[in-house]
Amino acid sequence: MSTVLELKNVNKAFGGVQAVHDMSFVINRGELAGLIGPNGAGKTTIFNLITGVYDVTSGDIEFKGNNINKLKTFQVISLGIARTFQNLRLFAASSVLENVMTAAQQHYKYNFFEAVSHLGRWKSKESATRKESMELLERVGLADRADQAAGTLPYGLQRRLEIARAISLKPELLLLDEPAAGMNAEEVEQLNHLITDIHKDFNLTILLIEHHMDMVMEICPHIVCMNFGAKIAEGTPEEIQSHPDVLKAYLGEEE
Ligand SMILES: Nc1ncnc2c1ncn2[C@@H]1O[C@H](COP(=O)(O)OP(=O)(O)OP(=O)(O)O)[C@@H](O)[C@H]1O
Repeated sequence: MSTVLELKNVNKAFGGVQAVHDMSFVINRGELAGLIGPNGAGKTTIFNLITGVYDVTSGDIEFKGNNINKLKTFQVISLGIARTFQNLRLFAASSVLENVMTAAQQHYKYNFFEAVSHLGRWKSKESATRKESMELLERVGLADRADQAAGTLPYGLQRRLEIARAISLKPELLLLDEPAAGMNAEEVEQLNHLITDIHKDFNLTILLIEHHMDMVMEICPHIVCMNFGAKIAEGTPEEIQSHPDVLKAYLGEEE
């Protein structure tokens, strides 16, 4: 089993707030792993550190054995890491298809003249991207909405589109930040199927942040639980569910 992502004693402080404290974990190739913890535990900060939005205060983040501490977001993406966001970041006025194509096109190289004239490589790449993007929309069940403005999709489908956009970047590692946020039980169930399907079909390694505990327990065989920036437990759903520190952390949240 080869390591895709490794955090080694990672710390991140925002002024006096220690958002991430001495965090270490390993995600192996092909895993579908969960990152859980109460509100403010530091989960999204971990994603922001991995994707170069923030620099670590100390510690190391490695992707396939290479240190990515100092990389900018676009460099992290080009290495094969894509993410979705807690707050949707779609182009609301653009069509569903255009949203996916815009992301997919980041892969392609053409010169200024070709881009302006829409000739040469631009033209052939554009039609290839359109075809690939439509296939992807079919895969995630959005093909019949291809021409609709993204902002007019029901919320659950907008989240689906965000996942399609991330996959269009052809990542090896996909980071999903609360993909089920705001969904009803039926939508969560459908999302469960989508995530397990794309995990398999696109040979992805996935790290998933989610507050829907039943979802994480059902689809993630490996779970890291954090609280106040630090890892408090790691293991299988059974181990996590019965871990005293996890129970205490979530009980505290309900008080
Ligand atoms: N840019 C920032 N500047 C200052 N503090 C920040 C910043 N980003 C996050 N924090 C703080 O770091 C801590 C961890 O926040 P983070 O958003 O990572 O938690 P989370 O586990 O993702 O929470 P939630 O589940 O509510 O989304 C919080 O105390 C938060 O206020």
